[in-house]
Amino acid sequence: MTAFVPVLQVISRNRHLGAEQLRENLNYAEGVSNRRRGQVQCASENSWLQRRRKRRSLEKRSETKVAVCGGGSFGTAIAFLLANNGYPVQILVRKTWVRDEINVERRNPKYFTEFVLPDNVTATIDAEEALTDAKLIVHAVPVQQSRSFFEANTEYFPADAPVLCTSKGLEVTSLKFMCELLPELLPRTKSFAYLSGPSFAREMMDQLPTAVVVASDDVDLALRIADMMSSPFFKVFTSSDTIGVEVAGAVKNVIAIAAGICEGLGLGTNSMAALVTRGCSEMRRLALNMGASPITLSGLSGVGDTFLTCFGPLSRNRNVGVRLGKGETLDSILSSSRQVAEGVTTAEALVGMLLNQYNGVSQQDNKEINVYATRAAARYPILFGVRAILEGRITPQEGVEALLAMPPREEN
Ligand SMILES: NC(=O)C1=CN([C@@H]2O[C@H](COP(=O)(O)OP(=O)(O)OC[C@H]3O[C@@H](n4cnc5c(N)ncnc54)[C@H](O)[C@@H]3O)[C@@H](O)[C@H]2O)C=CC1
Ligand SMILES: O=C(CO)COP(=O)(O)O
Repeated sequence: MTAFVPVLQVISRNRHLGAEQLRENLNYAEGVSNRRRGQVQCASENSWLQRRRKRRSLEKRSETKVAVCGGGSFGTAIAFLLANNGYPVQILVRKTWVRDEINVERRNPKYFTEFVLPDNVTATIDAEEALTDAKLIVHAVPVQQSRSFFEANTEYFPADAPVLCTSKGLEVTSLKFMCELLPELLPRTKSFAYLSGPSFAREMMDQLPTAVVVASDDVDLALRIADMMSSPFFKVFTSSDTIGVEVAGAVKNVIAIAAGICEGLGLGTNSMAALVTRGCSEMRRLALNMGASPITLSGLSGVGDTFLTCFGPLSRNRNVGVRLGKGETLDSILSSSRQVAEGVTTAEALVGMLLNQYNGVSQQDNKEINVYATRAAARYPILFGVRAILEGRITPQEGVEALLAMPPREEN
């Protein structure tokens, strides 16, 4: 009988059986026929195979190095997640004292200092060391700093290591999304994927249930990354709609600034709901124009992340908006904040891109530019309004008045 106990324990664990049912099963196992014994033996072998498979998979994981570029809040949270899943993770940081604290004290001294990092997280300031033998490279450097980061380190990126980008936004100088920038700046890299969705780094460190989406043209890669990142509290969906995920991730940060302004001005929940809904319309309009799928926009990277950042108190973009709404200047907000709020620069880039889209503005004369600019602003009043507030051309109050003064029109 004792030989069956481990089998039954496995069965019990898997099916959440109570003690009473376990006893019944033990009695049953004692009285089984030879044929039945054969099946129990088979179950025993299966569980042994499962254990061996699990051990092999853990061994394989422990040989699959991941490099995380950027030791900020999100880089740290991703490193923590992947290391807890059994992967050795090396974070590429910029400061030697940050590297030393991570390697010796097992803490990131700048972000989430109360968390002890697993032993399989290390840090380096040497890009060659971090990247050379990595099997997956996670990019968690803010968008506007990404170009200089890649230009400095492109030679160390192994051609066969896929790059998973987590940065959300649009580059101001080129008006390009990360999915356009990465292939251009890393010409040797064969495959890219993009992670987005409602995922505050802080809540990932706290191991609170979180769901994200990984988009890639390479479906197998998205599935492989989903498998590597999945855990009991981290759910990963996949998508092939890279542009949809990228546009949504960039636009939602600007809508979050608008939502913060609404909060800072104390305009109440009716206006907040209206603003976020209309913000989602602008996101949808822009993303569909660029070839995105409507499914993406109603998914985690679309409305999912928009809800999180518009209503979640941890959002840095929302907090920039709240402080603007309360009357602080942008300079004072940015100079007192250590962390990136991508929506600030992305608002500028999105408006630039929309003006270009509205008919090659650069080729028109000034009168036509104004016509096109007015047309674009009427289609995207929240994006243009946030940009004007950030530039200091209008006050938050004037921004709200301009939205309320828009003529009645069909909801679309
Ligand atoms: N924090 C969050 O909850 C989430 C952040 N993201 C995205 O991840 C990206 C990174 O954000 P966070 O880590 O939160 O920002 P952060 O402000 O916490 O950290 C940024 C990190 O990038 C590093 N960095 C800046 N310039 C660099 C350069 N030229 N070379 C190398 N490293 C450089 C900084 O040293 C810092 O460690 C952003 O695009 C953000 O939108 C995405 C999902 C969630
Ligand atoms: O993108 C995020 C969560 O999904 C983080 O948003 P913030 O950058 O506004 O904090």
